[in-house]
Amino acid sequence: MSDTTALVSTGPVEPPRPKVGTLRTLARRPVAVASATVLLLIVLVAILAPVLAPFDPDKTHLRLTNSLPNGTYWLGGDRSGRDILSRLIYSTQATVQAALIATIVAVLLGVITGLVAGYYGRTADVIGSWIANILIAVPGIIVLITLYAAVGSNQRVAMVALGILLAPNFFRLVRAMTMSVRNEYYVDAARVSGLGDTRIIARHVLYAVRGPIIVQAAFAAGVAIALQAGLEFLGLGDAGTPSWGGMLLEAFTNIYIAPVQLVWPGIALALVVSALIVLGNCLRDTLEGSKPRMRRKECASRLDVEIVTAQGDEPVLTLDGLAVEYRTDHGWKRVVHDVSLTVARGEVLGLIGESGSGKSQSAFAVLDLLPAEARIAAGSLRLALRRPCGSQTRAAALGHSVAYIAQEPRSNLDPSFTIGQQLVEGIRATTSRTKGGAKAYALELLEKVGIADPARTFDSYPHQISGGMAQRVLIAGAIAPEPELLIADEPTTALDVTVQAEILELLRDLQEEHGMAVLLVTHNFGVVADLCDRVAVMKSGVIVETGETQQVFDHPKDSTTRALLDAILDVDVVRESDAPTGVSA
Ligand SMILES: Nc1ncnc2c1ncn2[C@@H]1O[C@H](COP(=O)(O)OP(=O)(O)OP(=O)(O)O)[C@@H](O)[C@H]1O
Repeated sequence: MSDTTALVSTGPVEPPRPKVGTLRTLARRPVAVASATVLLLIVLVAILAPVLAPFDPDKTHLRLTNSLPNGTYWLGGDRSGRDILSRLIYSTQATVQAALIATIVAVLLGVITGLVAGYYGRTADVIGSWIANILIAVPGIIVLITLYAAVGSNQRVAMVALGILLAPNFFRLVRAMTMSVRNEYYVDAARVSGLGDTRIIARHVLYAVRGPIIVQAAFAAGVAIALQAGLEFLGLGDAGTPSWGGMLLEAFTNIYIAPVQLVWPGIALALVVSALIVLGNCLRDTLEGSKPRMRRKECASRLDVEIVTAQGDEPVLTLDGLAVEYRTDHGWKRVVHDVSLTVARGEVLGLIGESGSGKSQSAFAVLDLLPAEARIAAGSLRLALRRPCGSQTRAAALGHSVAYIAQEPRSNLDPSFTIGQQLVEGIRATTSRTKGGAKAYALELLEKVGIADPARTFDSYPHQISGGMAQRVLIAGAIAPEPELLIADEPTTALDVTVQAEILELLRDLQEEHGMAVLLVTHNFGVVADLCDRVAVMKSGVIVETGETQQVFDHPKDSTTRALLDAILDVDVVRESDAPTGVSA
C-alpha cells in the first residue's frame, strides 16, 4: 500500500454474503468431517449405551479386578472389578447431558441479552454489561463447589449454574458485534422498509453474528465437559452414575497398581473437547466464507515481479499479460485476461471500463491487494524506480515509491485514531522524520491538499470530517513520501459532484507539481478527459482499446469506448493534451 500504511481500513462489518450449501462446503474439509463424526458417534453412543455396552456398568467380576485388557473386558477391569469399556460407554450420557445443558443455557441467556443490549443500547446495555462484569469476576469453580455442597450432587443444577456463568462470554461477543452491525446501511434499509426490530434482529443481526456464536458455543461445550469431569474428579459427582471424571478419580487412586486405567477416560475427554473446538472453527470458517487453505502469497505467486533502477525514459510501471482468477464452486473463473499496460514517468493513464470490467482487479494485482480467494494465473510486473527502495522488493516499494488512493475514503481511515495520528504514523513509517517533524509535515500536507483548518482536522477523528475532506486526507497521506507512481482507484466516486471537481483539480495540480506517474481507475470518461494523457479501455477483463485521450475521444474504435463516451454530457471538457508520446499501453 501507500504511505497510508496506517490508514488501513478496519472497515465496517460487512453484511455476510449469502452462502449456498454450508454443509456441502463443510463436507469438503476432512478435519470437519472427522470431528463431526467423532461428536456424532459420542451422541449415538450416549443414546445407545444400554445396547452397545457389553456389561451393566455396575456389575462386578471380582476375579477381573484391576485386570488388563482381556477377552471378557476389552479395556480391562477397574478396582471394583467392573468393565471399563461399559463404564466408558455409559459415561458419555453424563458428558453429553452436561455439555447440552450448560451450552444451551449460556447461548440462550448470553445471545438474547447481548442482542438486546447491543441493538437498543442505553439502559439495557448498562444493566447487561454490569451483570456480565459481575458474573465474569465470580470464580466459577468455587461457585460450583459451593453449589454441590448446598444442593448435593445434582449435575443438572450445576450445569445450569455453569451456563449462567458462561453466558457473559456470549453477551460480550454478541453485544459488540450487534453494535457494529446495528449502524450498517443494510440494517437502516431494513428499518426504513418497515421491518420491525424483532425481524431485523432475527433476520439481519443474528445472521451476521452467527459464526462467532457457533465457535463460542463449541468452546462453551468443551469447557462444560472439562469442568463436569473436573468436578467428578474432585469427588463431587454422583458415585452411582458413571462419568469420565469419576473414572479418572478412581484410576488416579489406583495409579500405582493399574496406571493404564487413566488412559481411557483421558483419551475420551481429549477426543471430545478437541473435536468440539475443531468443528467450531471449521463451521465459523465456512459460515464466514473464509478459505483457510488458500494463502495470499501462495495464490499470488504467479506474478513475476521485478523492481529495477530506472534507466532513461523507461516506464515506471510495465504490466504484461496479467490474468486474475477467482475460485468458484465450479473451478477457477478468469476475470482479467492478458492485460498489458505501461505508465510512463509523469504520465496519467486512465484505466476505464464499465462496472465489473476488471479495472480494480488489475490495480489490486499491482498493489498486491487481491483477496485470498483470488489468484494471479499469469503475468509480470516491472517497476522502474529512480529512488532505490531498500530491498528492491514490491513490499518495500509500496508506500514509498508507489502510493494508493482508495475508492471509499472514510472506510480507509481507522475510526479509533485521529487523522493526525494516522498521518504521522504513515509518514514516520515511510520517511526518516522525527515525531515532531512528521507532525509539522502532516500539517503542511493537509494545507497543501486544501484543508482549510489543518490543525483542527489533524486532531479530528474520521467521523468528524466530511467525505471530501477524508479523500483529501488520504491524498495527503499518499503523496507524503513523494511517490513516483500513484494508483488511484475511483478516487471521486464516493463524493458529490462539486467535491469531485475539487478533488480532480487537486490531483491534477499535485501530479503536475510532483511529476508523478498516475494510474487512474475510473468508469467516467469525464474524469479521463479532465486528467489523463492516455487511456486504456477495459471490457469483460480485456483491454479493448488504448490511445492518447484526445485521439480516443475523437476517433473511438471500440463499441465499449463509444458507449462510455456517450455517457458523458460534454466532450469539450477534454483538456488540451500535453502528454508524452510514444508510450503504448
Ligand atoms: N471476491 C470476488 N470473488 C469473485 N469474483 C470477484 C471478486 N471480486 C471481483 N470479482 C469479479 O471480478 C470482475 C472484475 O471486478 P472489478 O472489481 O475489477 O471490476 P471493476 O471494473 O473495478 O468494477 P467497479 O467499477 O464496479 O469496481 C467482476 O466480474 C467481479 O464479479
